[in-house]
This record gives sequence, structure tokens and C-alpha cells, in this order.
Amino acid sequence: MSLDQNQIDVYKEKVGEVGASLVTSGMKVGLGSGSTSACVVRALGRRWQEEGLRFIGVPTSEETARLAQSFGIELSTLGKCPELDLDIDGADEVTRQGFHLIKGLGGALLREKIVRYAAKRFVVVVDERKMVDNLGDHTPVPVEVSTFGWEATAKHLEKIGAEISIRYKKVSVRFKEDCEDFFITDGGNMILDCNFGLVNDPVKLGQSINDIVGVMENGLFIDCTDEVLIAGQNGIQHLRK
Ligand SMILES: O=C(CO)[C@H](O)[C@H](O)COP(=O)(O)O
Repeated sequence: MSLDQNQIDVYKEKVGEVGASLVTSGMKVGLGSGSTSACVVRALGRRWQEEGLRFIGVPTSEETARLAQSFGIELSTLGKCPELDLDIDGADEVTRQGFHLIKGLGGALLREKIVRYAAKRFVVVVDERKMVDNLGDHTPVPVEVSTFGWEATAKHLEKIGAEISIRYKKVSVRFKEDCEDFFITDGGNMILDCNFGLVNDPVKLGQSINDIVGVMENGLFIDCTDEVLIAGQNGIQHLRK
């Protein structure tokens, strides 16, 4: 499906507003990362300033924290708020059946996964381009790894079938050594984008990836999404598990 950027931006704004409408005063809310989550945060910022909505946000990235703070939204940490009522985040792929996800093209997957598992309810906001039949349809699996010894970690990932692209600051390119321009996550790690082709058994794959020493976390979010808000030609669909 080809959509122009203006149409995509309109979808993101709309789904951001519907996502933000799920927040009520007094809630503790995980704030996702990426451009669609930014639309949620901006819509929440408007509600904060115009309606007097008051909640506590726990951001999944420094960028999201800065955006939320620019609206005066109160932020906290999982240290102070270890249990959240709601987490709203974007995704790179969402399966039509089961709402399994690939996340992390924005580079925040470790914090996003930690925040997701601190929340009672997880709502994913996407536009219709992100809906797939199988994980791996058009997105690699981002894997966050320690910068120390990442080359050895990459070799182990290749042994389990990954075709690796190192994530650089701007774009992800094919394996190249001795490059100093790596993308570094908020937690000080690197991202290796691992193409496994179609992912038939995501639970097993996620386990095999996380069993490798040096891996911090992988971008497969399996069986943990409660609801999906999908922006498309027919408006916003709100699907529940
Ligand atoms: O997982 C993520 C960041 O780590 C994002 O949620 C994901 O990449 C979607 O981003 P966007 O809404 O910009 O397409």
C-alpha cells in the first residue's frame, strides 16, 4: 500500500489523539517512543494545558521525556512508580492475529519493553501500513547489545540465522567494521538489526536471541498487547484482544 507522507502524518495525528483520549486524571502512564508516540504525547500535552488533565508519565526515552516536559507534563520513573495503569506505544509491525509486535526501529526497545511489563494495560498505536500477517514481513528484528564485545555477540547472532546490519546514527547499513558512528541507545548500548526472514516461532526466536551473552533485549513483543489503535482510510479501528 503506498501512502504519501502527508496522509501518514494525518493518520499519526489522529491515532495520537485517540490514544491520548484513553488517559484519565490520576493515571500512571508509560509514554512510548517514535513518531506515532510523539503524536500521543503532543495530544496529551494539549489536554494537560487546555483541559487540566493531570497524570504521571513514565517516558521510554530521553527524547520522549524532553517532549513531555516541553508541555509541563509531570514525569516520574519506574523506581517511584513501578506499576503503571496504562502504556501507550508505537510499533514497527503488528500481526493481525494475536497482535505480536516488532519494535525498536526507533532504538528504544529495551526501555519500551521494561515499561510495557510494568503496565497493566498495553495499547499500541499504528497506521495501517504496520499491520502484517507474519512478523519479519518487512522489518528486521532490532537487538540491543552491549558495546563491549559486540563483534562476538554479532557472530553468535549470525550462528542462529541473523543477517546483521549495524545500526548507525542515521541509517542501518550492511555489516561494516571499525565504524565509530554507531547509533547508541539511551542505555549506552548498540542496536544490531537482525534479519531472520519470516519469523515462524517468535517465542523460540526471542528466547534464542536473549540467551546470547551480550544481548540486552530483542524487539519481539509477543503476546503482550491488549489493544491496537489502527489509523487508516476508514478512520480509527480500536481492536481488543
Ligand atoms: O519501537 C519504537 C522505538 O523503539 C517505535 O515505537 C517504533 O519504531 C514505531 O515508530 P514510528 O511510530 O516512528 O513508526
